[in-house]
Amino acid sequence: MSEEQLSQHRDAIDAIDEQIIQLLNQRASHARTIGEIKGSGIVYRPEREAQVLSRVKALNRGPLSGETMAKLFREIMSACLALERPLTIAYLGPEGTFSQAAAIKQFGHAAHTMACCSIDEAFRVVEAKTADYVVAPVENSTEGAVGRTLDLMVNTPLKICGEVVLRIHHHLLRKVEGKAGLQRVYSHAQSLSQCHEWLNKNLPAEVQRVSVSSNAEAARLASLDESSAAIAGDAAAENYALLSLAQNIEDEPNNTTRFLVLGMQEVGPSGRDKTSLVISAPNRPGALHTLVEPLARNGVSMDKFESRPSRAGLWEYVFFVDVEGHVSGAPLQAALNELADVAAFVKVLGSYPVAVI
Ligand SMILES: O=C(O)C(=O)C[C@]1(C(=O)O)C=C[C@@H](O)C=C1
Repeated sequence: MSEEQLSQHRDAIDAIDEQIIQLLNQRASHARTIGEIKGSGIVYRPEREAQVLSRVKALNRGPLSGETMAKLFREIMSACLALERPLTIAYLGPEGTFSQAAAIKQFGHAAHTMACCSIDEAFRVVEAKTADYVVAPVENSTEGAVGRTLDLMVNTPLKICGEVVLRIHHHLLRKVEGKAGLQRVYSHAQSLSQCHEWLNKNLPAEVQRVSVSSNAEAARLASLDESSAAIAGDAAAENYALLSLAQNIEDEPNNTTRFLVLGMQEVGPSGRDKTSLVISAPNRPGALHTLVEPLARNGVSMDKFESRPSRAGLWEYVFFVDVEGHVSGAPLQAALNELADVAAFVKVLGSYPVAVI
């Protein structure tokens, strides 16, 4: 390609960039006016955001992929929303955790993220209105449910407003090159077990595995001591300037974590929604069947069913159920009315759009 051709294309890009700037600012002005119309009400509308992102993917004809286009629009909406009112999102810190990555995936880079020292604390700051939303892990494809998040949802006044699905890549990180002199590996217990086959094959048995409160905390500890390594993701590696001795060491190649977004808000229907419920059965034979039956009879599809020991009594259980559809829809309304008669306890944790990106 000649220099002349190159500069023709660059001139074209400059002209397009001018149009993009104008169009983005037109879009932002509309968002700001929408913010004025909302007044002091809730500015974040996850159902609308899901519709915008789905539409962007459907309209896209390439060469950029639908996923890439949706990610760009996520950031555009994040910046537009910040003009209405900047949001603060609580997550299990310190900086660089997968929870923070999930918060940014859902709210974009214009939102402020607030690191909390536990999932409990992250719920508390939103309940106390010090932050607007909490993003908390709820299940991992390899390790299953995150019990603490499930337990907190039983009593919190917060509602689920959204879900974030994040591919989890773990790396072995260290301050210095090579494995010589390595005495211990820090990570969160879930990450240690997500990588345990790799660890068995690739590290001597005498290297201790130490579980700590988060992967980012593991990276912080590894950054202080050359005889330690950490298992953590890209953000933690970058934050603590660690070298990656081995990449993508998770045993399960599709290792994915699902996070929930919770806030003081009930979300309207987006057209493609999920509803999460927590139900408990009276302690007698066949009770479980009586819980599932009203859902099946009303044609409500169940995505997930997870049992957890109830805090109330020994050998009593609560069931976390995800179903398709919005709580305002007729099938779910009918099923919930029937469930109220047979269940010992039913709580709608929230209806929210199915993750688009
Ligand atoms: O439609 C709205 O309610 C807006 O505030 C605009 C907008 C957007 O940028 O498209 C921004 C934030 C909301 O969460 C949803 C959408």
